Amino acid sequence: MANNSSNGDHQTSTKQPPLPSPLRFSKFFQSNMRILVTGGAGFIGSHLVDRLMENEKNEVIVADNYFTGSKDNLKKWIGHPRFELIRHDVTEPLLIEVDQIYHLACPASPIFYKYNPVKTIKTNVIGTLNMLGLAKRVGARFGFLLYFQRNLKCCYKLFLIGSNFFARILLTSTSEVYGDPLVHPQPESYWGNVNPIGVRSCYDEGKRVAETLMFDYHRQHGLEIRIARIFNTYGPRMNIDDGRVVSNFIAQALRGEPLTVQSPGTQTRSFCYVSDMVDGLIRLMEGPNTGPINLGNPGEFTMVELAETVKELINPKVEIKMVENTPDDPRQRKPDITQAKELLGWEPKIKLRDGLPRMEEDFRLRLGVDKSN
Ligand SMILES: O=C(O)[C@H]1O[C@H](OP(=O)(O)OP(=O)(O)OC[C@H]2O[C@@H](n3ccc(=O)[nH]c3=O)[C@H](O)[C@@H]2O)[C@H](O)[C@@H](O)[C@@H]1O
Repeated sequence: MANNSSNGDHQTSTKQPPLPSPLRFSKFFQSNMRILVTGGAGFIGSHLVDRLMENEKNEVIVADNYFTGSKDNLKKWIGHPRFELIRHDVTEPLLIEVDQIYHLACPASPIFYKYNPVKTIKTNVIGTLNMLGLAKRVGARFGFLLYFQRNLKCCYKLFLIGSNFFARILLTSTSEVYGDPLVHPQPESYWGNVNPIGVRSCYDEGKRVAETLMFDYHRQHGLEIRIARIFNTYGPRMNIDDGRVVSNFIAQALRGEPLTVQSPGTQTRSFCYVSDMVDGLIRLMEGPNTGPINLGNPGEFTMVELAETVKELINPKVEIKMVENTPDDPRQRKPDITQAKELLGWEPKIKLRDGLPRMEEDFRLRLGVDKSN
């Protein structure tokens, strides 16, 4: 919990024991940070949990419905005294006490989010509303408790302090809010080119509403919000059958199957390694900026170039096969990360050619394909 120490106007009375100062409250919460990660059993979520657990002052609670996430991703933390795992679907309210919320829960692979589009949009809209409600309730409850502990005069003052103790909430939004972008690269100021009735709308329009809800709670209730717009991320622990392009190509190359480039193959994406992404998310959460801020690697590749790189690095014997594409596939995508550089001091460190072999190693282990094959 940050930025609270300057909000109080606390004074002590000689007739009663000194009240805790806002600074001490702030220190208390900083040294016992309880962090909720929704979708924490998923690909990015579980890497985020690993990083948060490295800090001994963090207690981490994961809420996940395991639709695309897996307990396997968190197995090293199960049973740890600072870690808790809850099977929970964010479309239902969650009543727990937390200081920060990283709200990641939502299937991100097109084949998974299109599988049950009504559920996807509910996850984005109702799920985000529930998490915003949770972030807001934490502050209200804190003020209420203080009311019963102190006399009226002091309570009134503390109530004002307490009401600032909302949980800070970070939404992982997406580059998909730019739709099929007509501006290239995409800065945060671009409003996008989104089909509101297409097969991808459950996800991209869902995330757009989620961003709106975040800002409405911020403006109307003063909630501390953070919004990251995540561009295509890859790395170990992606589901092997995830359906996204990097995991598909690596699994295909290891199995000796053709790499399926969806036509025309000239469409572009910019791929960010997962450790860079997690670093950006934590910097955004800990810093003073609400965002939205693009997080992604500006290195841009056509899908044919990606296939050729995977072929060269992993299995030069496989062929590259052109297959049919799906509707509304964005033709180009590349983040403008000027804001992330200036406001967060963040930029990705890992190039595609260095990240792919790390992911290959993980896929080899899980697929049982050793290096000699
Ligand atoms: O990976 C991500 O982070 C992003 O993945 C998806 O966005 P998309 O860019 O469509 O992801 P992919 O399914 O990996 O597709 C990327 C491109 O690869 C192509 N593709 C996909 C799969 C395949 O086997 N072959 C292939 O050429 C697709 O046609 C598309 O042009 C999600 O919608 C985003 O929210 C998410 O942030």
